[in-house]
Amino acid sequence: MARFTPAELAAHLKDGLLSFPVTAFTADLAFDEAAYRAHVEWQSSYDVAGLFAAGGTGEGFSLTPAESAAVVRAAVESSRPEVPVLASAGGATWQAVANAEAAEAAGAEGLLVLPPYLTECDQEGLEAHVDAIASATSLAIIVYNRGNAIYSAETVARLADRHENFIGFKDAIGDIEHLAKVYARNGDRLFYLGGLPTAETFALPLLQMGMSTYSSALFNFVPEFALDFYRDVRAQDRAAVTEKLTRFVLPYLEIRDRGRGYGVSIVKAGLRAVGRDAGPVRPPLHDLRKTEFADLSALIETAGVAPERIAA
Ligand SMILES: O=C([O-])C(=O)C[C@H](O)[C@@H](O)C(=O)[O-]
Repeated sequence: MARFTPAELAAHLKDGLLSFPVTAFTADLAFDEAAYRAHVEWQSSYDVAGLFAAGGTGEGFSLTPAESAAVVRAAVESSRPEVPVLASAGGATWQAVANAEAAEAAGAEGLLVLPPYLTECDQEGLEAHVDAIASATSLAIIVYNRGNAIYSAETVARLADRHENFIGFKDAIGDIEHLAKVYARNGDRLFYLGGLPTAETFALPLLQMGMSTYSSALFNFVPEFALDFYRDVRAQDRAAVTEKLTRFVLPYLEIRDRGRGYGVSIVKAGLRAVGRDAGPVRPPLHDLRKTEFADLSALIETAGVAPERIAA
């Protein structure tokens, strides 16, 4: 039974920083539950508003349904009670419904609806997909506008009318015209969450588009820096945001962009660099090469962003 009603969860999430914990793996790529629990415990010891288990940065796309359920349960049990855990619902509609049921049973507070795999889909199909998931759970749901799942302003409005538990719109596309339409049509009925790769890069301009928060992958390994960054964004302190972009985020992007899929690999490399190893990534991703890891470690050092405490 969720502790937050959907409206309470939206109010809680919309004004704080959000993050997606990586999923720890052993050297032979099995789920490393002990390391994952320690990571979530550490992450939730900070002032973060919510943690999304088995999401994109959590390599949800490479987990079996049983592993995804185990990851969500471990996150719920390891997170500080004040920090709600949301799960992901992905793949085929029936798979996503099964994820939703497992997440509810595991004690998650909400769900992020990931794009369906592989196929193209139009508005009618997307609407039916979200209808099925929202009707199958009492958990709050957030749709993820990304890949093949691009929700029009009208689709979002119809879903919001029908489902009280539909609370949020997360975007990883960055189409300003589209975002303007979604926000103008749906306003405060939903909250809006930035989810572009390394979301800090876009956070200040997107605040003006109604996106009061974003999911920070950086929070995984530089939590104090990520929280300071969010505070500067919300204060609309352009000079402070620019300074942090210049000192760390933009040089970090230069390393991230050396490989496809490095949005996740570089976060695990960052954890290794700060002394909190969460193991390798699973295929189809691969880990950073030695020189890339060395460059990232040097950047963390020179930018002065390593976490001050590495235990929960
Ligand atoms: O599941 C996901 O797509 C994410 O993990 C989003 C990331 O947190 C993204 O916003 C980022 O890289 O900052």
